[in-house]
Amino acid sequence: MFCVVILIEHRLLGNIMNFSLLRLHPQMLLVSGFAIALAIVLSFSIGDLKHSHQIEWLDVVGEGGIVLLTILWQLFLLISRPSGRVTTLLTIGLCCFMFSSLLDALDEFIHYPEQAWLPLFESVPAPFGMILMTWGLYQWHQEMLTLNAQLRRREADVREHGRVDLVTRLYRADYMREQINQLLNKRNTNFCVALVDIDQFDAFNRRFGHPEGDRLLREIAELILMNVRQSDLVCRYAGDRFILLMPDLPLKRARQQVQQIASAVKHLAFKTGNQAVFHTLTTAVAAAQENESCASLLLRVNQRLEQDKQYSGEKQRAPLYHAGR
Ligand SMILES: Nc1nc2c(ncn2[C@@H]2O[C@H](COP(=O)(O)OP(=O)(O)OP(=O)(O)O)[C@@H](O)[C@H]2O)c(=O)[nH]1
Repeated sequence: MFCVVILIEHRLLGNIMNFSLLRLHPQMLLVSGFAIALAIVLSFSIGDLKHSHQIEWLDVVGEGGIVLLTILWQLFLLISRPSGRVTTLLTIGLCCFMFSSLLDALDEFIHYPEQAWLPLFESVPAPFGMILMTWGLYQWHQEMLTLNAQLRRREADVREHGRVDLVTRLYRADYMREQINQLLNKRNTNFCVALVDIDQFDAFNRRFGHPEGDRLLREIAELILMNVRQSDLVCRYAGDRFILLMPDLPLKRARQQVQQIASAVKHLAFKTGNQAVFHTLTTAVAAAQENESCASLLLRVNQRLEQDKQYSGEKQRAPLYHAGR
């Protein structure tokens, strides 16, 4: 029956606390055990046991309770923290405090001779331990400040990743809008915006499947990035449409750059299964104008793209399939 109770308790405590971390602190456990053993050996070797009627049981409960709680604190500390300076300072501080408290509790049972130096041990380690613990807690506070700063930085990274399209690894359209707005707010209209749309992407998707469509989007995104300047920004606008921001580039040069991208994509033999598929792009470029909003600039370039799509016939834009590698 007793064994069953111990087993249940062990299971319950095991679920609440992870005692496996104790294995990480063999030296600290040794120090703690040594402090307990030293206090017991010193007390019993110097003094004599009191008679039961001399024992103040209220003091035993109070002082014994402090010892047990100090041991519990050490246990919590060691199962919660990795080894290191903070853990060492706090454990040794607690050990000193516990050593004094244990001597204090034991003298309820043991009578010391008048000239014994043991009471000195009772009073000195406790304040020394408190100083060590205070220093340890200050170091812990510093450690928490550093950890919090790192967590905040990581959180900012995660938030930033939320703005990146998972298929192409390009920023999404809202990031582009932000960048355009920033330029327009600074009254800087010395930039061009271009839209690049893959022709007949829906047909490609239906024929080769969504995963292959994703792969094509990634390849084209990389090709676009390879054909722009360092200062240009490329984002995924929507579906099979990309958007480019080209600062400090006149309209004519921006058009040439977008033409180069279209030409690079046209010559890309995208291998899927046994076939090489060639794609074309429909593109539109617009230069920002004075007092224009981001929305109206994007509307203008979108309208130009739609006009181009209607102008070029379906046959001309259909993907070309070449059998064999
Ligand atoms: N594989 C894949 N397909 C996508 C993704 N986002 C959108 N699409 C598909 O892209 C296709 C876009 O279709 P449309 O807008 O008709 O474009 P299109 O077929 O190129 O037609 P045109 O632009 O007129 O030539 C749809 O089939 C969408 O399902 C994506 O992340 N991955």
